Amino acid sequence: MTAPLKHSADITVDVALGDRAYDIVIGRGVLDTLGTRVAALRPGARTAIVTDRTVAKHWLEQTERSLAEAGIPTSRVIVEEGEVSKTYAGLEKVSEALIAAKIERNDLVIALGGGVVGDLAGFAAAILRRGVDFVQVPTSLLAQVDSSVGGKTGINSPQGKNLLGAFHQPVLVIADTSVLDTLSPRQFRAGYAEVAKYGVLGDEAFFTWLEANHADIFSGGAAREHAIATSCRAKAAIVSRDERENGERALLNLGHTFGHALEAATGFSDRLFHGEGVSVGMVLAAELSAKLGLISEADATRVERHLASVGLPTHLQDIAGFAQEGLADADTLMALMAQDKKVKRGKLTFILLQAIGRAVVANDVEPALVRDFLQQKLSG
Ligand SMILES: NC(=O)c1ccc[n+]([C@@H]2O[C@H](COP(=O)([O-])OP(=O)(O)OC[C@H]3O[C@@H](n4cnc5c(N)ncnc54)[C@H](O)[C@@H]3O)[C@@H](O)[C@H]2O)c1
Ligand SMILES: O=C(O)C(=O)C[C@@H](O)[C@H](O)[C@H](O)COP(=O)(O)O
Ligand SMILES: [Zn+2]
Repeated sequence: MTAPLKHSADITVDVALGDRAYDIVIGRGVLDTLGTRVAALRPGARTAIVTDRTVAKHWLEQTERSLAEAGIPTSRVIVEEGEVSKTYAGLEKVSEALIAAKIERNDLVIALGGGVVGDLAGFAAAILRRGVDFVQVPTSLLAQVDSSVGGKTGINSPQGKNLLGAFHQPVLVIADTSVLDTLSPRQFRAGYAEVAKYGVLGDEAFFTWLEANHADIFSGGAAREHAIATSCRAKAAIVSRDERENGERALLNLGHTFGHALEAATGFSDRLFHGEGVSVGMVLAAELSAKLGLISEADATRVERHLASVGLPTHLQDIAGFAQEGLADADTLMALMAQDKKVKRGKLTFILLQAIGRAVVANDVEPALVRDFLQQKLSG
């Protein structure tokens, strides 16, 4: 796999889900086609754009213009940025605003933003009048490669990540790669963890390509669109085979059993963004795999090195405030992991590695071993 030299023309990835299939349209400038695409998809529909304050500042006007030029009426709901909005309060605010805007069953909700807005607006759409369709317009790298695809929507509980939600597929995804130009470097890096995840879980060649081409992805070269399209194709393929996570979709959760517990332990705060938790969690999953003799220490180190080389946190000690505030003890982390949605009959499920590019679902890992492993990692 070599790095493309030129920005590609727009790429369309099909999410093959029968009568709920939809397109992911990827490319620089595709936001301007939103209006015509929505008009063609749902003639006569009204729309409500849900976004956050930061994204609104940069991209709301252009989004509204595209819809207005296609003759589509819009209203807007603007929430606070960050996980603080993926809450009961955030859901109430968005739901009440959609009801006040008289969004009907045949209208559309448009989620303009990162994964927080996508998950929140998608969940509000899923329950509004028992289900209104929605369009994802992802504006963070993480949302373009992961959260806008596959239909997992929801909010957090203080007890854990995404504990309330619904599977609700979008009807269209518009991923304009030029909107990433306004994303902060730290948020871009956090999203990159989910890109690397696709290589680690199922595509060794892509991981090797990322090791060689990550700089071009970060600087906005043609490798960026290639990485986004490759990630979307990987996710679309898995979701189309296992929409509701009865089997292989759990592989997309690589790094998340640990990562979600770490996000909860840091209060869903700016100490640890979701992608950063996934980065630390993926390294822990690789190290646990090595401890269990599934992969070599060298492979675990290779995963850690790549994530660290782009500036992502890879150890518990890298989490902001670890030295000052600490984190949580191993028992607390085990209790938080017990709320993971992959738990079956009270038993934890881990996504482990048999090789870079070959992840497996494991539900026979001894809790005492995991606790000792975490204890050891916490003491550095
Ligand atoms: N549904 C899924 O399948 C899925 C997959 C992965 C992650 N998630 C969820 O997604 C969330 C994380 O998403 P995220 O990392 O996008 O976080 P986010 O939505 O909080 O966005 C990150 C920050 O970047 C800002 N931002 C977004 N786009 C911007 C742009 N173009 N320019 C400037 N600023 C911009 C936002 O205002 C926010 O402050 C988590 O809650 C996670 O659980 C869901
Ligand atoms: O789409 C999926 O399936 C994923 O697991 C993707 C993850 O990156 C994402 O963070 C997802 O929201 C986690 O799902 P959850 O079921 O563990 O909440
Ligand atoms: Zn994730």
